[in-house]
Amino acid sequence: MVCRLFECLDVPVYYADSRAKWLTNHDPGIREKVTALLGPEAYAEGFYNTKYVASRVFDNEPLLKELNAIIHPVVMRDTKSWVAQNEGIPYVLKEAAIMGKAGEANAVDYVVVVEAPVDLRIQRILQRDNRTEQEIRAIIERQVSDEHRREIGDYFVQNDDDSELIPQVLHLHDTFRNAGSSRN
Ligand SMILES: CC(C)(COP(=O)(O)OP(=O)(O)OC[C@H]1O[C@@H](n2cnc3c(N)ncnc32)[C@H](O)[C@@H]1O)[C@@H](O)C(=O)NCCC(=O)NCCS
Ligand SMILES: Nc1ncnc2c1ncn2[C@@H]1O[C@H](COP(=O)(O)OP(=O)(O)OP(=O)(O)O)[C@@H](O)[C@H]1O
Repeated sequence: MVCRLFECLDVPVYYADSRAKWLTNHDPGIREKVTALLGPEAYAEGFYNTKYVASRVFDNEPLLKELNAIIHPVVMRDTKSWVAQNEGIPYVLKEAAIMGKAGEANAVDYVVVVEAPVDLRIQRILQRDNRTEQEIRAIIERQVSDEHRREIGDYFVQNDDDSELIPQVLHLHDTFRNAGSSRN
């Protein structure tokens, strides 16, 4: 949601989740390794079978780690070439579910953490996705904690029901535009 607001300001956004899915379908190296890890059902009818893969990995930490180790290096390379394609633009954004501190193996200058209370997040996902509360909680469990996000974030956006999003986005837009021009 926050990234869509930045897009309204003409800021290019790399959506890691959806791009990772595209690469998982189209990169032959990933396809081979994911099939070896999860079996041919991972590509039922020729396409990445996210329902099946989610049912295997979201409650199995070691397996999710192995899947990440196949997909993430390719996403990192792909992000790098996308950034190069956007050269000359003051700044770009990468939207990702999993992220480390800026500069730690991720090539970002700053990390923006979007925060919302966990119960509200669950309500929103129940409305958006065809998932049970138990499945949603399993996904959250496999991600880093809110405390960890607080530690790695350079900027924070409150996306609860009380805070207005647009002013927060405009403020960050100003900050990043200025940071970009001082670097160039
Ligand atoms: C497991 C998969 C098949 C599930 O697909 P599905 O369409 O059902 O769910 P979706 O992608 O929308 O993810 C659901 C939620 O889990 C989060 N999530 C996705 N991948 C991961 C992960 N590796 N670790 C923790 N959370 C994740 C998403 O941000 C989202 O909040 C898919 O997410 C996947 O292939 N993930 C592994 C690759 C990955 O890490 N992608 C994230 C960006 S690099
Ligand atoms: N401020 C808001 N007010 C109302 N609904 C919101 C708000 N922010 C997000 N939502 C809704 O909550 C759902 C989740 O939001 P969003 O897709 O931005 O989160 P996300 O963290 O990227 O989710 P995921 O990683 O699971 O894809 C969406 O359906 C979105 O429309």
